[in-house]
Amino acid sequence: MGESAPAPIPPTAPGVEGGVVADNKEELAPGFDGDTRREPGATAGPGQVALELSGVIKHFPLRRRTAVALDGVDLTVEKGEFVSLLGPSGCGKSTVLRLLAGLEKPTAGRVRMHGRPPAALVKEHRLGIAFQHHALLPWASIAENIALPFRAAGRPVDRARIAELLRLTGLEDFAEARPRQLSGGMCQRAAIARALVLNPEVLLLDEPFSSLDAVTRRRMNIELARIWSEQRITTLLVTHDVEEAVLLADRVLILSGRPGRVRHVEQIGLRRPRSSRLTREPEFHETVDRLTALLDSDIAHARADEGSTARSARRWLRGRG
Ligand SMILES: Nc1ncnc2c1ncn2[C@@H]1O[C@H](COP(=O)(O)OP(=O)(O)OP(=O)(O)O)[C@@H](O)[C@H]1O
Repeated sequence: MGESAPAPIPPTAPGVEGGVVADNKEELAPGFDGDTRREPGATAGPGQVALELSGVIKHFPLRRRTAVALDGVDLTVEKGEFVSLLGPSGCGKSTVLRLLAGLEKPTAGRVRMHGRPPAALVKEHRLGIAFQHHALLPWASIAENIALPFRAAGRPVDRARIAELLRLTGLEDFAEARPRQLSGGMCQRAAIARALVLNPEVLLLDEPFSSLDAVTRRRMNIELARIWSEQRITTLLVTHDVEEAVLLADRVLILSGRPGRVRHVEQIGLRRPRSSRLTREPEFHETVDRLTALLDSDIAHARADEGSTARSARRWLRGRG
């Protein structure tokens, strides 16, 4: 993972504006609000830590500058915990997931899953991932799509496990259907079944329901809550939907606008099992409203920062002209 010798980049690197380190340092203002305090609740309680990001900084080199996606992120997810990650667009939510999936390496800091670099779990097929697009193979049946991880891992296909997941996701009558014969919601359920088929220890979900209509999405949320309560897999869900985040999670983390840092942590004490009835209760709405207000203020800050970045760039270009 290239984590053994992390570059010594301070969490509040000078020259950060709107998540971008520009070449012209004089023009630059500090990022978001300069608040480098770590949110204590972002780390899990006394339980066993399954996922850990510690002081994680992630830069993406662009042509003339560097995009700062994450700027000192500390978070942990306990074994068997469900954590939702919210934040303004571009704050680095998917980057957190991609780091945990071993698809990106941190510029600095530590990423660990069960105390080991993510690549180790990926190699052992102990990680289940479902993204916004289901990415089912169009020519293969639903059962064959769900069986893919067995083939990728070079293991014999466990038909009983596939049957169990088809049942769990309500797709038992569609085992032989092709993806095009299924609705968007059914395809997403198949993608989640595929992510679960090897009994992963960790499930990473990146907006898996964002393409669905509101009613289907809510139904899928309830189904995911049911599946999760049967399996209790450590889960990190990236979403833009505050209701979805609250409905599913034990804890909700809010990342600040670019560059991302953990800004707020909300312990969700709503009783389980979570059902659609819960979404009509005042406690649910109070939590959703509070988190929505926090997100709205972050989005307003992020927009103000973007405006100031554009103004700085214009001034800088005028100065050069
Ligand atoms: N491969 C890349 N190269 C350059 N910049 C990148 C790359 N991946 C992400 N970024 C930048 O890093 C920042 C965080 O991106 P990321 O996709 O993690 O945000 P996000 O919170 O998931 O966004 P959204 O909610 O819109 O999906 C953005 O500014 C993005 O442009």
